[in-house]
Amino acid sequence: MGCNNSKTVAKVNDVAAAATPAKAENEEPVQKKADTSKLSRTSSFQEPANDEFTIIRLLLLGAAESGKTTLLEQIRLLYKQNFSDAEMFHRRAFIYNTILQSMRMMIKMMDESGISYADPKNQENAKRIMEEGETQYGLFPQEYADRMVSVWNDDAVQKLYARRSAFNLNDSTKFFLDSFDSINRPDYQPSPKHLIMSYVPTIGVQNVIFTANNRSFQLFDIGGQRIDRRKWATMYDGIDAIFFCLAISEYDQTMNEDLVTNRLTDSLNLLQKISSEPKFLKNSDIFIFLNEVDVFCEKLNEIPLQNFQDQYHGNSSEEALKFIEDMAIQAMAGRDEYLYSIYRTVCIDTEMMAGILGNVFEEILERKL
Ligand SMILES: Nc1nc2c(ncn2[C@@H]2O[C@H](COP(=O)(O)OP(=O)(O)OP(=O)(O)O)[C@@H](O)[C@H]2O)c(=O)[nH]1
Ligand SMILES: [Mg+2]
Repeated sequence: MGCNNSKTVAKVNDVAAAATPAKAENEEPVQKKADTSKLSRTSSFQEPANDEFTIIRLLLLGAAESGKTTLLEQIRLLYKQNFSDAEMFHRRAFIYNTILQSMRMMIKMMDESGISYADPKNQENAKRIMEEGETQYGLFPQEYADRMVSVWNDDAVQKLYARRSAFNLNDSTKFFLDSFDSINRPDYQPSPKHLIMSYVPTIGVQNVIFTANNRSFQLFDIGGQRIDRRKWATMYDGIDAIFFCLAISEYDQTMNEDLVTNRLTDSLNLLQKISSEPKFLKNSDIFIFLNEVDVFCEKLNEIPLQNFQDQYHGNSSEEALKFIEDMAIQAMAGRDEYLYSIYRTVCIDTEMMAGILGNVFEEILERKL
């Protein structure tokens, strides 16, 4: 998948083809197809081929906001692990807060850019919004809501939003603000798409059990913020495969934790650490999801990759994607090439993920045979 079709809502079969990872024309796919007959494995992968009662345990790793929980939620949707009413209720509160955070960020961007609002009364509206408080976990009072809608619809704000990749504004901003009126209602029920679009940092561990290709899987999702990474090692035993998410669009961003470390560098260091972890080095497959390809491709036009990676001299988004892929491959130096696969993903795209996940689960099961 390149940039051009990353936003295309393709049919699942087409997507499965697009999902064949990292394949530029006339090039070998990055994904290394395992000739499993030659492999000698000592992990649970060696269990009898037809052991339908064994649960295949997968661990989701990656930095904060890399798309881990989004991937887990796609699996829940696609493999029919329904969300409970209680989960929906809690997520609703986070959605209100996400909307406020996006709004506040837009107002700050307007202030920092020194751009005037198209409608001067929105200057006052913006000021009032900033004074109202930093969080909002419930319905917005009507007057407050009207101010938000007025600022969002201001022509100058919309123009600035079109250049959002230069400001690292969350992609869900437009998604939620465009439907703000239907969200800011007592009877609002988030839809599956709303769950996928919202970000709720994971604290601790959550897991989902599901069936794919007639086999049971259990997927563990852990928080990726630095403070949570200390707990990762407690989850390493009995894991059959790692799903590693890496938000490639973050090449220009620094970590919230220290505001210094480049996020791409941090993610690649993490990948290197996981790849060389003794418990995973010899037998565990790592499926790497180079995620947020949509944001990455959009951002390249605003913020050149070479500003942050001086080794990069390419001119196209395909070259940029290939460059990042090579960095991921380098991070796995020393690992058997049959023990990892790289996919380019847009985790918020359910149809695309249906194709990719179908391939991944098939690959896992093939290797078990
Ligand atoms: N545009 C775009 N947004 C994405 C993509 N993948 C995830 N997101 C959004 O990015 C945010 C990532 O959130 P999560 O999946 O919860 O991140 P996480 O890795 O679980 O983060 P922690 O729990 O803090 O470790 C959410 O708002 C998603 O909607 C993608 O491919 N493209
Ligand atoms: Mg999470």
